[in-house]
Amino acid sequence: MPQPEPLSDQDIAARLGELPGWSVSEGLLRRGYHFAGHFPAAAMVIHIAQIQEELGHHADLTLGYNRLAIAVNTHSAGDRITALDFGLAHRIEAVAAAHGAD
Ligand SMILES: C[C@H](O)[C@H](O)[C@H]1CNC2=NC(N)=NC(=O)C2=N1
Repeated sequence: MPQPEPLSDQDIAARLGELPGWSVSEGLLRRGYHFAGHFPAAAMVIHIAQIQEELGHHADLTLGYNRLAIAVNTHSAGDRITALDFGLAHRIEAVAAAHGAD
């Protein structure tokens, strides 16, 4: 597996344009989702865990009552943001609506 390269600020900005709702702060690619209740939020955590195991790439997931916060960067790239982080973000975004997340 080739080492992922940290992305430039310009590349990050361009990639964020393809991911409405996602942002970068404190060196992490972030997204917050709101759900109708606790169980739908918890169910999405399980689905994201499945995706992350498939990709071999894992975000920090913070589950609240009806909210889920996602924060990710690439540890093997010195905790910098890489294409692997955006790849995970796109996979998560692709299933969010089906989970009733907004
Ligand atoms: C062996 C395993 O695939 C690696 O340690 C993976 C696990 N998940 C990971 N997740 C993140 N965010 N960054 C990594 O560098 C990383 N490395």
